[in-house]
Amino acid sequence: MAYLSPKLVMFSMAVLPPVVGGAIWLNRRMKRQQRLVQDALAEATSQAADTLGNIRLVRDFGQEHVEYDRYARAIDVTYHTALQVGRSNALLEGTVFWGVNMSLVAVLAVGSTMIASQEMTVGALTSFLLYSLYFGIHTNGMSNVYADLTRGLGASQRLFDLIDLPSDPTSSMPHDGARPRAVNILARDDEVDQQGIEAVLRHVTFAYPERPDEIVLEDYSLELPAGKSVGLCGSSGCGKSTVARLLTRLYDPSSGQVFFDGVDLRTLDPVEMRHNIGIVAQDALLFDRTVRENLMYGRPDATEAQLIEAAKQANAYEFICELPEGFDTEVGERGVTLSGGQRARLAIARALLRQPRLLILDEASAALDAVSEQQVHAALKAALTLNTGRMTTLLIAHRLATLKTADVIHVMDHGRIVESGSFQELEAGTGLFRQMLDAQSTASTA
Ligand SMILES: Nc1ncnc2c1ncn2[C@@H]1O[C@H](COP(=O)(O)OP(=O)(O)OP(=O)(O)O)[C@@H](O)[C@H]1O
Repeated sequence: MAYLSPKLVMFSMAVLPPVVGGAIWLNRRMKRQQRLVQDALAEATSQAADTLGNIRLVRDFGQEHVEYDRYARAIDVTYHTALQVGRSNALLEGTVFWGVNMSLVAVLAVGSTMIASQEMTVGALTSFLLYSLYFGIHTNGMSNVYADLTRGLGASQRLFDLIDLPSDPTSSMPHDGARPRAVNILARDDEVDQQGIEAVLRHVTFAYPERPDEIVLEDYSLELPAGKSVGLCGSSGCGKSTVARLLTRLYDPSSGQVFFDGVDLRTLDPVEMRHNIGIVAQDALLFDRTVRENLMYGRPDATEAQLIEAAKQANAYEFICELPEGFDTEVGERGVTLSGGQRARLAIARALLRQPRLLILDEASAALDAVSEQQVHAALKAALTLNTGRMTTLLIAHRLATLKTADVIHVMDHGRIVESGSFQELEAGTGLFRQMLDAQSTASTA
């Protein structure tokens, strides 16, 4: 084109600076807007998942319409933000298209005067116009590609943000870290003389990453002697479950250390470490699978006899047999077809079947009625006695009677241990444990 007419090139390029400037500005705007679309979409999806996951609660409170409106509003936000991206895109394409056509008009106008003054031939102008046309078409095409690229970048920004988030403390662990002593649960052999893990928290200070200013545990030390049963109690929110989360390494302490059999938890292979732990959490989570699949989740190689034994120990065998298809009954989403007590007993059976070296029971019987609670406690007591030495147990409880089986009980208050001793010793004392016992007996007789 420059060879045909440098003068025409100058005229045809005159419109480029404002067009390029406009395109850059619009692209930046689109990137920002596309990110907002992704945010709005994520919000709407999470709202839907939250509502559907709690659909019973929604129906119990007759909030269907409220939830419907909330979701409609979230979708509306997504729609309007997407509309803005569409507008910016249209403006961008329009600007580039206008620029290309303006350039052609300028070439035609100047070219025709050049032909009149015999500076250029008709053939040369036709060639120039054809080149300009091709150039314009492909510039327009490139602007579309660039717009798509910008939208893609805006959308993937959320993904990059997620990738940049601090990772699970255990996920970066090498898979060949040191291992807890002796027994490898994957190669479990009932003849192996299993021993409970000695677990120790030493001078641990911890705050949740979401609330770094709120210290949950401060200079906290706790010892779970190998094969013993340790009780933990205290008012709600004092940090009991947090101790369990540190022992299972869901979080790492801000300072201080956690040891299994004298080895810092941070140097252990997390997968192997967790194979040695059984946990029954407050909310007994179950998969939408059969009873058998749920029980065998932590120990897929368990035999039928071991399955039945674990179910019996957790006082769950009878009700399982009464289910329409026994062990092969589907429990529904989150175990919806079972009562809270039945779910809790299945969770206990699942943990016992695993034959863990460290068993953590976090308010395991909170969901049970008085009779089932007693039955489960009796079963747990028998299971703990049966496994004496083979399993270290941490019993976290609100109901203090649960802790009678514990070898030692620690009473917590505001992230610290304020009292320790056996049930009888603490019961005879005048400290927090005695006060909590009195409060519970008053509440149960009221
Ligand atoms: N994921 C979290 N992010 C931020 N703070 C949390 C988180 N989980 C718990 N907390 C806070 O940490 C404190 C201790 O919680 P924790 O669950 O350990 O108490 P708890 O003694 O087990 O209570 P409860 O007996 O009611 O279960 C509470 O103040 C709680 O609000």
